[in-house]
Order: sequence, then C-alpha cells, then structure tokens
Amino acid sequence: MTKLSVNINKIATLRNARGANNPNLVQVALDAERFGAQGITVHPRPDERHIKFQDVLDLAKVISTEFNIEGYPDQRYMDLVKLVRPAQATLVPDPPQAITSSSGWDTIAHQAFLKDVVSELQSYGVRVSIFINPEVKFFEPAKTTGTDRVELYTEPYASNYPINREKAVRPYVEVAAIAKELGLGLNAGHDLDLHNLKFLKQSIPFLDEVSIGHALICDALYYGLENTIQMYRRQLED
Ligand SMILES: CC(=O)[C@@H](O)[C@H](O)COP(=O)(O)O
Ligand SMILES: NCC(=O)COP(=O)(O)O
Repeated sequence: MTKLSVNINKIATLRNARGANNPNLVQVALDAERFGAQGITVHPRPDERHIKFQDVLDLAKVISTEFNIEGYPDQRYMDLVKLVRPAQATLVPDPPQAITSSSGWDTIAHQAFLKDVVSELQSYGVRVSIFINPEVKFFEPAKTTGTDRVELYTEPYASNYPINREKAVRPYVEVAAIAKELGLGLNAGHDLDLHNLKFLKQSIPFLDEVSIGHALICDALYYGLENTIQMYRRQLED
C-alpha cells in the first residue's frame, strides 16, 4: 500500500495572508485525516512564511495518522523534532531562502553530516527519510547514513511527464529498484498531481508513501477537500 500524506503548507500560506486563524490549520489537518489522508506533512521554513514552528507543536497534539516534518536539519529543526517526536522526519537540503525544494541531498558530499543527524533523530524514535534526486550514485551513500527511507524528488518526473511519461519515469524506476535492493523504504514527492500520480504508482508499485501539497490544495478549490483526497487515494490503489 502506498500511503497518501497531505502536505498542508499551502493552508498555512492562505491563513497567513490575513494574519488571523482562517483557515484553521489544525482543523484542516483533522478534516484531512477524516477525509482519508494517511499522514500529514508540514515543512516549517526558517522564515515561517507558511508553517510556523508553533503550528507544528499544535498539530502534534492532535494528529492521529503519521506526522511527517520536513526541513533542513539546523539546530531549530533538530530541537523541534526532539520535542515533537513525529512518525517521520524528512531531511531536505534547502537553503533558508529557497522558494521551494529544488533538489535532493548530495549524499556523497554530506554523508558524515547526514549520518550524525540520522542517528540523532533515530535516537528519539523517529523514522528518517532523506530527500534525494533519482541518480544512482546517491543511493549507496544514502544507505550508509543509516536512513530508514529516501524520498524521491519528483519535480523532474512531473515536468517531463507531459512530454514523454515513459522516459520521465525511467530514472525513478531504476533507482527505486536499487533502494529496494538496499533495504531502504521509499517515499516520493514534489509536484505530484492527479495527472502524473497514477503512472508513478503503476511504475513503482512498492512506494511506501507520497506527500502531496500544492496540487492537491489547488484541486480542492474545485472539487472540495474531501473529494480531492479521495481522488488522490484512488490513484494510489494497488
Ligand atoms: C520537500 C519537498 O518537496 C517540498 O515539497 C516541500 O515540502 C514543499 O515546500 P513548499 O510548500 O514550501 O513549496
Ligand atoms: N515532500 C513533498 C511534499 O510534501 C509536497 O510537495 P508539493 O506537492 O507541494 O510539491
């Protein structure tokens, strides 16, 4: 089964536009779970432009599915994960001003750093996933860090999908087989949507989890949040 974790960053973006509490992020997370989300993902960024660090504390008290906190492992992130102990911490190499995530880790250059971070987070009982590009050379070094899972950065898949979907998915199928062989769990995310999700799932049926935010929240404007979550869940059926 491939779990759907709903990324609610964009709900916080909307809320922050007016500075009050509408939409209520915690309520949206609870509703998303009720509508079928199997996890909730947030990515608190250093400038708190969408998810605030306080949001993470508030969400942690109520989420009953898998809580996934993405972020660059600076001291503030590490302290937050230590405090909250989510189901999963996803390590992303974004610089502080990044508009959005645009690459996975260079697991060769940052192997020693990642190894320390992974073992510290695991000592808190948290499953760790490393955001990674679909390049073969990064997988053995990722395994060496001790990470439980990797998350495939799917923006290149999503942007190439309309041109040639077989070609777009090929590098992902190749590295997914390597991850499986190495005993790494496998997540995927970034720019996945109702057009490209099903083919990714069909091509890599053993994906453990996808985290989807931007497109899903955009679709919810037209279809409603409950319908939308159900539509995404259907794309992931085995
Ligand atoms: C790790 C990743 O792929 C990101 O998708 C991220 O969580 C999206 O962040 P923004 O919502 O800030 O663009
Ligand atoms: N890890 C990817 C994620 O959480 C959501 O990415 P996107 O769907 O907002 O591009």
